[in-house]
Amino acid sequence: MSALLQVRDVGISFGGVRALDQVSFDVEEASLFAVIGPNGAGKTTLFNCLTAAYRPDRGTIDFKGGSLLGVRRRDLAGMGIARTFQNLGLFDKLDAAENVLLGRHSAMQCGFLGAALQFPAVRREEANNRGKVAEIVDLLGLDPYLGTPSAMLLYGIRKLIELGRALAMEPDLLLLDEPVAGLNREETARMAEIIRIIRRRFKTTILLVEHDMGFLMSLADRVLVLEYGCPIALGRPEDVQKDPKVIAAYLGTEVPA
Ligand SMILES: Nc1ncnc2c1ncn2[C@@H]1O[C@H](COP(=O)(O)OP(=O)(O)OP(=O)(O)O)[C@@H](O)[C@H]1O
Repeated sequence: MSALLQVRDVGISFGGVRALDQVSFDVEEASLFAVIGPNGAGKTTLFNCLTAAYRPDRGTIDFKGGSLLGVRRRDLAGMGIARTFQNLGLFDKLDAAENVLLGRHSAMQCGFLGAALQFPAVRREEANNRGKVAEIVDLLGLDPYLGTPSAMLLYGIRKLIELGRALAMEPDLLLLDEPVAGLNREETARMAEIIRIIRRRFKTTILLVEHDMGFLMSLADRVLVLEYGCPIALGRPEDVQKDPKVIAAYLGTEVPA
């Protein structure tokens, strides 16, 4: 059986800078795949290629057997791909549940007219949406913050709401852009636990891009390490962590266990 996501020989340059070069990997269904690397390694560029923000100069990206190249960003959710943003994209005046509900829109079957006319199918869909939002709010521990505009919440809580909004789309592939950037130790541990719960409950395939190697050691099934846009290691976290090239890429800084 072919992988859910297949990336082959992807390359992209900006002026003279080769941001990605011959990047290839597979993401198997229900697995967690992590892409890591030091600053400037090309992680964000790869994320942008996967989310139709950039079009690679070379190579192919296939999802569920079809090409992702040329797909419009707004069509990704409908195809089963949801993402989070490094700079949070929440609606500040809305609370946690309202922001999560926005993620349901791409999953809704009934159109605007149906909603206006209150067809029974629409009422059923609304009830279904409310149930799904409640489940996600509960799973992420967001109940205490209901009713508070998200702008007034701590950064760590806002990151959880953003994760909730992506989850509400019930994606086949969840793309997480540096999920623990800016979080303290306690919040990072909580995020790791929540990602474990999401995998157990929804069997979601996850690809995450992350700078913090320690965070993903116990989470990822496979890890790709980039340096200056090139893959330097690909494999199980415990093997990749010991790879001399990877240790050198992190500039002699100790690779956290
Ligand atoms: N739009 C762009 N225009 C010009 N150069 C770019 C652009 N996007 C990325 N680059 C260059 O591509 C290289 C890879 O950058 P990228 O942001 O993907 O790295 P990164 O691994 O995400 O780094 P960080 O951990 O600092 O976020 C860098 O040299 C960067 O300057």
